[in-house]
Amino acid sequence: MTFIVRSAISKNRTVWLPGLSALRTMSTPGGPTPPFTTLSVSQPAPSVTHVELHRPEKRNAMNKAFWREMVECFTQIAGDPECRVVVFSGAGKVFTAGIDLMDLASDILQPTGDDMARRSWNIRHMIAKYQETFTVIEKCPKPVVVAVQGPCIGGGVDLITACDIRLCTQDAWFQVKEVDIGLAADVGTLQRLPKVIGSRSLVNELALTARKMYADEAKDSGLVSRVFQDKEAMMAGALEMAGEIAGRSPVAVQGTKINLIYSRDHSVAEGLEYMATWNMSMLQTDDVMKSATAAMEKKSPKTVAFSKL
Ligand SMILES: CC/C=C\C=C\CC(=O)SCCNC(=O)CCNC(=O)[C@H](O)C(C)(C)COP(=O)(O)OP(=O)(O)OC[C@H]1O[C@@H](n2cnc3c(N)ncnc32)[C@H](O)[C@@H]1OP(=O)(O)O
Repeated sequence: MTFIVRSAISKNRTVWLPGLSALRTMSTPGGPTPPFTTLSVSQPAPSVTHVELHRPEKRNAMNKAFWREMVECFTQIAGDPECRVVVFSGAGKVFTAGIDLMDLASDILQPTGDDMARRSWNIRHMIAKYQETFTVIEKCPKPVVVAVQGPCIGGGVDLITACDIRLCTQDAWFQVKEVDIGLAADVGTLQRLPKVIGSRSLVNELALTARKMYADEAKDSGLVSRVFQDKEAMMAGALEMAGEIAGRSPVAVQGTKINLIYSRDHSVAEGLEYMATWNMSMLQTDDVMKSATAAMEKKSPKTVAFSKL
């Protein structure tokens, strides 16, 4: 990860500068960051990693390379002590057009195998690999703030529901498009969206009719927590939020993400037991005393120097 961010820094000169200069780095004009061909990775602020889906000419459609590169990128971020929080966004005016329909036709719908059992076996394996592309976001202990502008279609909804905080612009819309192309969504939306949105009826309606949901309804339903006037304001807001997270104890922040996800998928009793076991070691961190001392001195936790994690 360090290698990737450094190459982004040398390529786009994205060193930390306060104010407007920092925000400019959020648009990564240089295109994808090698070795990636669909992702641009940079460090717009200390401990903040920006991952941008970068195929604007194809409306950020998710091609074969994207599905693979996401796993590589987020596996590296998970183990990168320089990163405490991730901002994920899409280049251009469309967050994502979902799966690359050319790949769907030429690859996914042409399974290999000598008979039905073997073809089915291979399809199952392929779907599991596609699912991993978004599950890595959830497995990554660093919180992921996703910023959505314009259309967020199909696989885009799978992606954002695996993120921790969702922001969007006033012109954003969301579409669980899969039934329109003849398939049941299979890489996360049907599993995660009901846990994000309170209304089961609304989830069912969106998934069964493929109707578009616009920003205001997304906010009212709880899919996003904030709506911004335009992309520039949203990216500034995302960076500010990321700075708030990055300024706090990484032991506390990452423990919070892991326990929130665990508790989402378990009973309250199981979640409490997991939490007690988690904190029996994590409470022994120096970060508690450092943070408590700052609080007593009426200082922000952002003034504390926490060790890397
Ligand atoms: C195992 C299965 C795993 C996952 C399954 C996921 C399912 C899905 O994701 S379903 C969703 C599929 N997506 C769509 O149906 C969206 C199709 N695209 C559009 O509706 C529009 O492009 C748009 C996103 C609304 C944007 O419109 P506009 O700004 O007018 O751009 P266009 O002129 O339409 O497109 C520009 C350029 O991009 C190419 N493109 C757009 N979407 C896709 C796509 N999904 N796949 C491949 N390519 C796409 C389009 O062909 C144009 O390319 P040119 O080369 O310039 O012609």
